[in-house]
Amino acid sequence: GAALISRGGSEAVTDAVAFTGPHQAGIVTPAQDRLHFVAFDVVTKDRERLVRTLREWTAAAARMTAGLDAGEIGAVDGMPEAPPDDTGEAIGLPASALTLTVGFGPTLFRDATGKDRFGIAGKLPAALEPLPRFTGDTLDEAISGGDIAIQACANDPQVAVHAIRNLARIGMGTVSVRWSQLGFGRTSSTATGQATPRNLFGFKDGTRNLKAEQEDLLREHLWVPDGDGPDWMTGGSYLVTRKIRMLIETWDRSSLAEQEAIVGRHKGTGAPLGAAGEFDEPDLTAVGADGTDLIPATAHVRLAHPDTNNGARMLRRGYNFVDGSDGLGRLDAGLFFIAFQRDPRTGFVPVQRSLAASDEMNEYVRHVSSGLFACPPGVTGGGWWGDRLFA
Ligand SMILES: C=CC1=C(C)c2cc3[nH]c(cc4nc(cc5[nH]c(cc1n2)c(C)c5CCC(=O)O)C(CCC(=O)O)=C4C)c(C)c3C=C
Ligand SMILES: [Fe+2]
Repeated sequence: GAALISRGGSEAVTDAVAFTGPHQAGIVTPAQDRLHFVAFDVVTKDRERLVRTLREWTAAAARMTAGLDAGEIGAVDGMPEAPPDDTGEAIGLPASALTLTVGFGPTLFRDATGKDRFGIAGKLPAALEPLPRFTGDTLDEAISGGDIAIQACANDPQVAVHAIRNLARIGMGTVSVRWSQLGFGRTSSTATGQATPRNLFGFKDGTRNLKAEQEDLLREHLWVPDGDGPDWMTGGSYLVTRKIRMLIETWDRSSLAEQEAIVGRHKGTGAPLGAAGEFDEPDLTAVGADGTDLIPATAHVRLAHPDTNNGARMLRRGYNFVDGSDGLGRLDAGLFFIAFQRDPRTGFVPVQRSLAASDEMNEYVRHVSSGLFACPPGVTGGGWWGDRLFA
């Protein structure tokens, strides 16, 4: 094909993540520093129009992840009378490891009355069954759910925002933005080469995450295998989002020992209580001199541990957020939790049930939004987002 000149003006795009492949980028891709996550409602009833938008999105996503303008003409080279096919704020910026990951929500398949919206209800995966209500949930419906989600991750916030903005622009009339969330400071490492980052409680987060290099575990817990539901999801993964407000000021008044008992790990090193190294295995059976569990029964890492949850594992890929302050003198801050898994019914759900029931951390967090999306496999050879779903 023709040589493509990147927005940075050079042909050598060194920090681009491949858009095509057997799996979507943005899942095991080493977690970038910034997030812009958007959930859309589909506002058209016209299947062909939706398909057209998905095709246009795919073309724009392939271009933007390569460090190019969203459209072929670009931000400033079109007719003066027409709106440009790129919005321009990423001119001069490199690809910045941008990944765009698409997922389809249960409401895309059937509306609230059960009606098949686009002739795809027969392809609804059983694993996309709506999440149950969990004890303590304080969800806001206006910032939950959605028919289609797109996760934009990049090492430059402007690049992530540019991508979502252009996709929303292209989708006008087909979709409308239901909610979106900005995030910073990835709270999980997803590759063994990445240092473990910290969440806003000040603890290392992602130590025992699934990692890109653990191929056997990824096959078992992350990717949908052949025969595990409708064909169109083979090689895909299910995405759960939870916006979790953290009561930062309350947390900051609790003692270091209390914080460590709540998490079940040391704050400095990240080592499990009773161990010395960050990557030492947590010993759930260890007892102290006084006969009590070193890792308390209510500790987060005990309740989230696979041994407590029938082997449940997931790939966490969340981001911190601060949405300013709440008007009551508190930071409106927390964790935008993101997890990918083969099946939420054996991944997120049992773990969240354990946490909701007994996690001491619940005193310091509130779940305010929830999302569930089926992320198809990667685009290959001239394909487009949803091609197998709408085939
Ligand atoms: C239902 C899934 C989970 C939610 C929701 C969740 C919220 C949440 N977690 C932290 C901080 C930490 N979590 C850690 C480990 C951990 N958390 C989950 C799941 C959920 N967390 C899992 C599966 C694990 C790994 C368990 C294991 O296999 O040992 C840790 C320890 C470091 C690590 O291993 O990543 C921290 C710290 C917060 C602050 C939070 C909500 C705001
Ligand atoms: Fe956690």
